[in-house]
Amino acid sequence: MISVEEALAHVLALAKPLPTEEIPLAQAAGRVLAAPVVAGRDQPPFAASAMDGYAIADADPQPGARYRVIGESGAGHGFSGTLNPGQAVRIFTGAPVPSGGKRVIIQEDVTRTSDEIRLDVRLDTGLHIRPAGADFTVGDQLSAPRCLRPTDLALIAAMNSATVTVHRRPRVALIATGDELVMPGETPGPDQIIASNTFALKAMAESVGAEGRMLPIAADQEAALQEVLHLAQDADLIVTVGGASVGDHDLVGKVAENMGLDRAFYKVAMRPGKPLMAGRLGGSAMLGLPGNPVSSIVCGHIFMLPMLRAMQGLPAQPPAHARAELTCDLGPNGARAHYMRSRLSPGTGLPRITPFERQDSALLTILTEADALLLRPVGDGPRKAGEVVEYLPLQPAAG
Ligand SMILES: Nc1nc2c(c(=O)[nH]1)N[C@H]1C(S)=C(S)[C@@H](COP(=O)(O)OP(=O)(O)OC[C@H]3O[C@@H](n4cnc5c(N)ncnc54)[C@H](O)[C@@H]3O)O[C@H]1N2
Ligand code: MOO
Repeated sequence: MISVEEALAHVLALAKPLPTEEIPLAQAAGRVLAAPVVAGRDQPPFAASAMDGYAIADADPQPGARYRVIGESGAGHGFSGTLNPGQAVRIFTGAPVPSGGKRVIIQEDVTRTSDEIRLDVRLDTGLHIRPAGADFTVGDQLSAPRCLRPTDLALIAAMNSATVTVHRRPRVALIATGDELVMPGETPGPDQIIASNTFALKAMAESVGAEGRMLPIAADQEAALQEVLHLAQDADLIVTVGGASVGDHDLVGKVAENMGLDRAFYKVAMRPGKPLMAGRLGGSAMLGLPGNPVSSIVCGHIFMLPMLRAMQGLPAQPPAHARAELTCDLGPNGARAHYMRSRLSPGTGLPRITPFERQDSALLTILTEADALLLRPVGDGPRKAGEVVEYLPLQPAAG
């Protein structure tokens, strides 16, 4: 058995960044930028009014002063002349400030009569002019790698890029194995259950930008498993679920090895998830997850998601841990790192964390209630309520 850290180093070594492609900006949310975006213009490209009002050539006008209105500057069509002392230009938000303009007086502070304005006695203090390039200037960059958020897309659009260069989405093939499994909606036989794990794993993969494809369930026969693994040949990552342990029907390692699997490791000192394997099968990375629902999903968080991020060019790094205050005493931990399904609650400084009583790796109901995995390192001693511990955040629990 190897440690979680060693296993992570192996799986991340299997996850090389995928080739890049150029895609339309409107389809780029959640994709990982592979090349920096460079601003081709200044924003704003001219000094622009921040308010509706009147531009004047005076930065510090006398309260009550009068000006003659000589023209208008609107967004998209500015005023081409020059402002001189004693003159004003009617101006609107986003419009270019005319040459000579020093300040915009908001229209609420002005009384207009025909083509003359009179300033109020009390004026607000702002100049209300956004200098050219206040947001960004030619050559400014949005650097890569970066997972593109909605706001990033607006910035890239403002920089005048219609496309972006991103890493290709990883193709993930998900294979459930076991004679006992049928798909949801089918009628299970008396000894059968419903395949569930791959639904979570597909959604998790897609949540970090991958394309998930669920392959047919593979029965516990070498030929059946081999056939389904063949269907996965074009995947960047093959994720099998089940058949990873030592039972007579646990065939995944054997069949994959017969097909040429270059196995990086088998068995990790962790709970849940001990019978985990990984390696390279043809052009694909392969992750063989244990079948117990919680084991496979926990391993998905710890190993699959970092692999998929690294394949998209993000830094190859383990999932980030956070810290919380324990609400109860815990006994000593054993020889495997324990990822305890837990619930977070607000604390005064750090959040508080409470592990569930029942930690069986078959209990999906508990995992759906959990929003954190409390991390008990190998050989960790007993812990007292109030101590600070590390955890891995999961998605917020429902409700
Ligand atoms: N003698 C030993 N037995 C077991 C060991 C061991 O070290 N020695 N390890 C145990 C641990 S820990 C785990 S985890 C499981 C993992 O075994 P497998 O990966 O071979 O998984 P299966 O036996 O195929 O299935 C285990 C369990 O999960 C259910 N399952 C499988 N796939 C799915 C799916 N897609 N959706 C829902 N449920 C699934 C399956 O029916 C079994 O109940 O081995 C222990 N045994
Ligand atoms: O490792 Mo198993 O995943 O403990 O149930």
